[in-house]
Amino acid sequence: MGTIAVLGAGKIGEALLSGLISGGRSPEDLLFTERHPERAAELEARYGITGVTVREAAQRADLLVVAVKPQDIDPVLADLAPVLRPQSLVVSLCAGLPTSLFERKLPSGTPVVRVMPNTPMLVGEAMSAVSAGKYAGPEHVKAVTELLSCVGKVVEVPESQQDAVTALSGSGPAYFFYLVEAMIDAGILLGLPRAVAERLIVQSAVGAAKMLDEGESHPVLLREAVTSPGGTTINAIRELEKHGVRAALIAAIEAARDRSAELGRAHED
Ligand SMILES: NC(=O)C1=CN([C@@H]2O[C@H](COP(=O)(O)OP(=O)(O)OC[C@H]3O[C@@H](n4cnc5c(N)ncnc54)[C@H](OP(=O)(O)O)[C@@H]3O)[C@@H](O)[C@H]2O)C=CC1
Ligand SMILES: O=C(O)[C@@H]1CCC=N1
Repeated sequence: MGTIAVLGAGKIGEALLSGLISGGRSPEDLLFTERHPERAAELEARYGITGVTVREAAQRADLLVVAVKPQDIDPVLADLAPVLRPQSLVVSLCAGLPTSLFERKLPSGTPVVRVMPNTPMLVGEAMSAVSAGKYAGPEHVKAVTELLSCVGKVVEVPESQQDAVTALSGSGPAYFFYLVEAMIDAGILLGLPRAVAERLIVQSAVGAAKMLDEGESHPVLLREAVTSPGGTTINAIRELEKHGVRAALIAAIEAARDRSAELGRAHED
């Protein structure tokens, strides 16, 4: 894949640019568009990449990554449609937006791949799920998969599963950060200095994530191994069950899925 342009270099757009550079891609092969000049200058200084207009991005890039908020998509597609080259591949990171929206607004036959990544892209540990649009072939999915493999793991899913993926892994890091935040608060309640509580919890999260990633044991068995008979952990688990934490997580993820579907419906014709 030659030149890549990120349209909308906010949090996830910057995570992708930064991850690609850390993964060895030359800043000269990366372009971005941003609507605030001061934000563009900041990114140029930080990464040595070039801020351009949508027209220039369309002329120079082989792959265009759309990373604006779903609510901001209409003007971006209106700017892109008249200048997009036929051979360009469009990749959408936008939650909820179906590939059919891009196919309807961009020149007929434009290959579109929908991707749901997540912010651990910044540290090369993204989880991305890709789905091909109507005009995207296996070669397009392969190109996007190769690109995203530089910044983490990639799976291909049917597009009908993308709202669920968005709720699970797209938003997923936020749930873990929220849990860590709450556990640090508990440490403070128990009288630990904040720095100590942070260190204890972050390292516990890193260790638990590594054990899960090794994949040799199911999460239930890993949790049971911590839960000694008549010990401390079971008292905590009883409180989690009493407060409905499992049901709350399931309901939270279902609500995120519903919001993703709603964002898509807002762009139906
Ligand atoms: N954050 C995340 O963890 C994830 C986000 N996503 C998806 O990525 C997309 C971006 O999300 P996120 O990065 O969080 O949002 P941000 O608001 O941080 O980033 C969007 C960026 O696009 C800019 N922008 C808006 N319109 C234009 C335009 N016409 N031309 C150029 N730039 C423009 C915004 O500028 P301004 O500041 O002026 O609004 C902003 O910098 C969303 O669709 C989201 O669903 C997907 C997976 C994970
Ligand atoms: O909150 C959001 O809408 C985006 C999509 C997934 C993660 N962040």
